[in-house]
Amino acid sequence: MAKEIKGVLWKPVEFEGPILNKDLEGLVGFEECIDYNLTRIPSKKPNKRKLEKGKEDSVTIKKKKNKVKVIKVSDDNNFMLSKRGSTNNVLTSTSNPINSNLNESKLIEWSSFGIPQSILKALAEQGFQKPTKIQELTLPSAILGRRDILGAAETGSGKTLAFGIPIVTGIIKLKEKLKSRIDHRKEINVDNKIGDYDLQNNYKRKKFNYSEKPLYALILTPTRELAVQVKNHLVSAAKYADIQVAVVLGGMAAVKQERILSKGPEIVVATPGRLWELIQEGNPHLSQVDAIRFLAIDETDRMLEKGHFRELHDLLERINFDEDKRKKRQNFVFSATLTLTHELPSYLAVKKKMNLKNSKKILNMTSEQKLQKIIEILGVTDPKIVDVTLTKCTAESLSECRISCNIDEKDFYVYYFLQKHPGRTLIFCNSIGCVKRLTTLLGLLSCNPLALHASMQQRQRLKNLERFRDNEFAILIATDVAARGLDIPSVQHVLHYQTPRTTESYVHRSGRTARASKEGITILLVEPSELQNYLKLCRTLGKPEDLPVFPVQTNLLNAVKHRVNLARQLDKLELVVRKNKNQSGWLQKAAESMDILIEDNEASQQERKEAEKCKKIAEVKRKALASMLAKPLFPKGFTGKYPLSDETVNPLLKPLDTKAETAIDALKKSLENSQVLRRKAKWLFKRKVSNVTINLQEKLNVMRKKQNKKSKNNM
Ligand SMILES: Nc1ncnc2c1ncn2[C@@H]1O[C@H](COP(=O)(O)OP(=O)(O)OP(=O)(O)O)[C@@H](O)[C@H]1O
Repeated sequence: MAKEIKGVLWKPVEFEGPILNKDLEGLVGFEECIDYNLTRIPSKKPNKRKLEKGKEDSVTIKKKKNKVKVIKVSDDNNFMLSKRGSTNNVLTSTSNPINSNLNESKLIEWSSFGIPQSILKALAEQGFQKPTKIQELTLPSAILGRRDILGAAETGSGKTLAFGIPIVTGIIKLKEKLKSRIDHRKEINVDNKIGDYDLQNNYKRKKFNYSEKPLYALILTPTRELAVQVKNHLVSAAKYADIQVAVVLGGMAAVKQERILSKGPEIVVATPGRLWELIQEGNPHLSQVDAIRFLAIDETDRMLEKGHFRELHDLLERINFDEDKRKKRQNFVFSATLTLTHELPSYLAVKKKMNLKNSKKILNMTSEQKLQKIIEILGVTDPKIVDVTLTKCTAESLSECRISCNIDEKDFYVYYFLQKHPGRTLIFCNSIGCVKRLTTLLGLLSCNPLALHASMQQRQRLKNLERFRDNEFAILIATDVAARGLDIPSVQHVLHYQTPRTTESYVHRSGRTARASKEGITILLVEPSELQNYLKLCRTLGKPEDLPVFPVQTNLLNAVKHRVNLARQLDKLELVVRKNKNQSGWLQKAAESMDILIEDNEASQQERKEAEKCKKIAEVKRKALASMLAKPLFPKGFTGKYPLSDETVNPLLKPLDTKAETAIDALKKSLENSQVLRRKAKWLFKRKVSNVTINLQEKLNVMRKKQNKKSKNNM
């Protein structure tokens, strides 16, 4: 039975789809808007230009008058959700239907989430035919139930849109509400004979006063690069929704950021430091930060780590101050390691063992306790918790392995890997110094590596990231600044030059590959002093066995060592030359500025002579390295068979190969081989055992026969 509410005709919808199985608190059912009183639409003449752009917008509907049933649930996904005992509490997405050429059957899997047509169109354009698991499990509660969400899912599983879509949807709804309120006021004012001219002028004035444009949503990320990326994802999702998204981050010119914010973007994506700075400076648009309706904190566990992002705590204090406003806000908390817990650090474990009296106080934090702590810090109310992380924590499609070597051999293995398995590769180091050293070394070896670390200029950081994205064989050497969230398509390999200090770091670094169900490989380079850390990592990730060893053709390593050693020598020599040059340059400048002459003393003469000598040797070494690099490192035509380490074949005498074997294939093949070997060893062992048993049996038989004979003779 259809019923009329304020001139709109609603009919209950019989629904058998999966939506009714979802956990939607307070959901009673759906109603379809089958008709509405078109006299309520303002009698403004249709804007011709608007009509041409979107022929199915509200103005066209008005033209069609009552002939059409305006909104159909099945066609446009515009739902009305009624909550028990309340007709005011109606949440309805009445966004203007867009006449898109969507193939609806393709988007059927999104249809039960209440996503406006404008977003669906953008999703279709990006080829996102169905939601990922985390999206499927969070979107209904977030959009239809307006619940706070705490979401944990593997890296590269689409968490950004899991909070991005509900935020954009929510803003569309809020803007529509605001618009209809303004329209309503206009109507009243027309009735009260207030001139249309005055009203429009008032409205226009409001429009141009940016401080009065609402700031609806704030999204916080731990790194600048991630902020830019999240902004881009949201811009794509809101392409047809007339919603502005801006990014605020450190390293950007303050004037530029002021200009961006002066346009009154509805969504601001930011890193906490710069955002807090601008808020304190009294930026007018950001002064509304207490009243935001949506807050998303990406990589939450990192953001709330002790000693990090002090500004985030200040910000939370401010936006949680007003209880009413806090309650109106919807919160999104996401990370791949949100529920990851650790064993006690060894010093605490010892303390626990020793100090029996107070030992009860030292306890491991469970996933639930970790989440509870986050809930308390953020001021989240009644959240829906969705944890779809696997027990192994890393992505399903990720192959994990290791190379054990000495500290000074790491360079050899890295260079070997890059030459043997070319492809987009991300190398992680634990410090900026290490990134710089490795970048210089691989640069001398003509690998053209790119660097990314916190002490680089922001423009250069983004430029290097762009270059890395653009070249399928690019190599990026980075600190953990690139570990979280970065979504670079088709990163084939992740190398951990040093074992990461935390398990979270390992999970996120490795998560830069094997994204969106693609295959990828991550390789840990472990030297003896890192063994402890490595074993702890395996335990935290619940790995019962050691990681498999990545296969390396040891017979090819000699040629690699020659090159790397030469490059290392050259690097050292160049460092001496550079140092001397910088020092004398600095002295010269200082002397010139003071208008004095410097006389060379013996020590500085000695240093200069040393530097000149180094320069000459470096020249010779550079030429030697260049001629070495001009020749192929590996023999082409290599069979892919992994010779045993004692097989000493001169690699340069082997036939030439044209196709490089992928690292994943190499690992798979090596694992297969080792499985075959293990099976063979088992079989041999069994045979040996059974042979021994047969021999024993035979001996026993012979003995018995002898005994029988003896006893017969005795008789
Ligand atoms: N429904 C979908 N269908 C196909 N691809 C999708 C879908 N949703 C998101 N993606 C794509 O998947 C990739 C990974 O998404 P995203 O960066 O949001 O992952 P994430 O879970 O946040 O990863 P991380 O934990 O590393 O931050 C992106 O390229 C994104 O465009």
